Amino acid sequence: MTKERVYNAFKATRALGIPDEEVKPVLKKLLKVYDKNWELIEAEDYRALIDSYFELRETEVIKGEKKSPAEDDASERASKRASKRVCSQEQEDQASSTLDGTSINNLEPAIRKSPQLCAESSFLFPSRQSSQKKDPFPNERVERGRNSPSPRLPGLQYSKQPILESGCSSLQRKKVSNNCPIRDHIKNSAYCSEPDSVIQLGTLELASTQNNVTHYLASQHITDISKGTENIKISLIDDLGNGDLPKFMYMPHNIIYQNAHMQISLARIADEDCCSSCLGDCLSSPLPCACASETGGEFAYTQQGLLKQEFLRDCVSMKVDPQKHHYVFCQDCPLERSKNEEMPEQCKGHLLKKFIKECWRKCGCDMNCGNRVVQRGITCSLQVFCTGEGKGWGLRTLESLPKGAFVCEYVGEILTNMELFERNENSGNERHTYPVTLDADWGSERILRDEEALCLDATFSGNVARFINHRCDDANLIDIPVQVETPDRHYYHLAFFTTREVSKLEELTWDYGIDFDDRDHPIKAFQCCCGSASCRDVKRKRRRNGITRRRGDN
Ligand SMILES: C[S@@+](CC[C@H](N)C(=O)[O-])C[C@H]1O[C@@H](n2cnc3c(N)ncnc32)[C@H](O)[C@@H]1O
Repeated sequence: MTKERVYNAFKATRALGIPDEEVKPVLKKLLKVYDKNWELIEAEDYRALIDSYFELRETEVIKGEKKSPAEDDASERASKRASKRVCSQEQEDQASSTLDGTSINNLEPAIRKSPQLCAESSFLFPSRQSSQKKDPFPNERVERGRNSPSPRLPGLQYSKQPILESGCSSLQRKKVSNNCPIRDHIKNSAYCSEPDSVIQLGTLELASTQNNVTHYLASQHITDISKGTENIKISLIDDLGNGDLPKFMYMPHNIIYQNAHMQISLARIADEDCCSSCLGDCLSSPLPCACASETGGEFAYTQQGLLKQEFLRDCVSMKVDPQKHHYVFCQDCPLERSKNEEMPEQCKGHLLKKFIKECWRKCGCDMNCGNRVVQRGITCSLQVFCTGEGKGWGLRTLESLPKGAFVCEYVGEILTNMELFERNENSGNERHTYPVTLDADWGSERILRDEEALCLDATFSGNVARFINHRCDDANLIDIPVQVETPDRHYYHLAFFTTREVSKLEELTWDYGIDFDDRDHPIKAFQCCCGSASCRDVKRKRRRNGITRRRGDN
């Protein structure tokens, strides 16, 4: 099978006049980068492979690595043929960009950072989606297209900029990065932080001199955004070439930002909250231990490490079709109080959730115990990708997943509600991620002080879950609270499990629980592009369309 795939890849590149021996090392590298995922290599007629080949050739030319005249000939022939492919691809991109209202011309210069910031952070993340931005330097781009190095393809100019040698500091570099946002952005992030973790593939910039418009076709790839902190590498890929690189600090575990106070101590774990006399795997024991009491005396997990069907079904129905008794109401709601301390409104209610309790340090079982799923971390192969559907980056699975499988937890900074609202006030509308309120047990707790109510914010620091997009009602993931270190439900982990079988390469989505009609919510809801038949933003869309039509009528 692999032989046949290699043969087909050679066949595709041979058609462009590229000799097999030149493709071979590129293919090998790609296979490594894509974790042997042939589908990504074969996509769009081997686009990644062909782009990578030409990128390599260009780098060789820039470095001055000589080729024999025969090789140059072959390469030129191949370039000419490739230009035809790129032209037609360019047309396709133009067509699709009109369709979804997104233009690849609208990529904003990515570098807006001070040198100090650059040295500190691992990735450069914008807080808005590039698709909504205007090109601030439209004329400059055209100019640069004209001034770029001598054309190698008829009708097209390659605007190849010098490769940056070091971190982003000088004004000149900023200007260079304006020329090629994605490419220079990724290079800057690479040099600023983790040179080894960033691999750039197949970036190709084309300046069309005919219509005075520059188009960028780029693909970029980071082999592991977690920088080795997770069990498994988490790659990032931008096939579409229309995403600014996200900027945030990858963190595999929640961490206190500043004022949050969590009661985590061994002394708080009472005998009935652990299973100190267990050995090995609690799930193999004929009688469920004390740690199963939270879930009604039965463990939530199967021997295969999946959620039990009944448990999952109950969680989904409580989320999708909540009844009145599924809500808890605080006497003095921390959320309302943080919105208006003087005159807080009445609690609007918090959805009750079923908790899972995992075994932990005071338990006698071992780390492979079947009741330790979330704490063992991510085990499935995930990838951050550019959705191209008006949602920015998203998360997908690179393997098919069964129903009830643990995917990842939502990791972020642990903030008090007050800290979160202060953050929001200071950042205006520039927010990108959705903070998660740890309110699953608020109503049944004593009245929480402002400094006690907690939430997780993954805007600046977080894990891969910060890329999970929202889908109304029929999302393929559900968030379930999980107690690990403390029986105190004031702080818990929020873990994502699949609600159904999920196919390989399918986007992973989660229902954020947004009320799109709530105009008072401190975080303005986005315009939902989830595509679900039961999208809750429909009313708003209708209202918008109605208003537009009425305005048009006047
Ligand atoms: C937790 S982040 C998800 C990752 C994000 N797409 C990114 O590019 O970093 C949440 C943000 O993604 C965008 N988003 C998520 N789901 C969306 C949807 N269904 N429609 C439109 N935008 C969405 C919104 O901008 C939202 O504030």
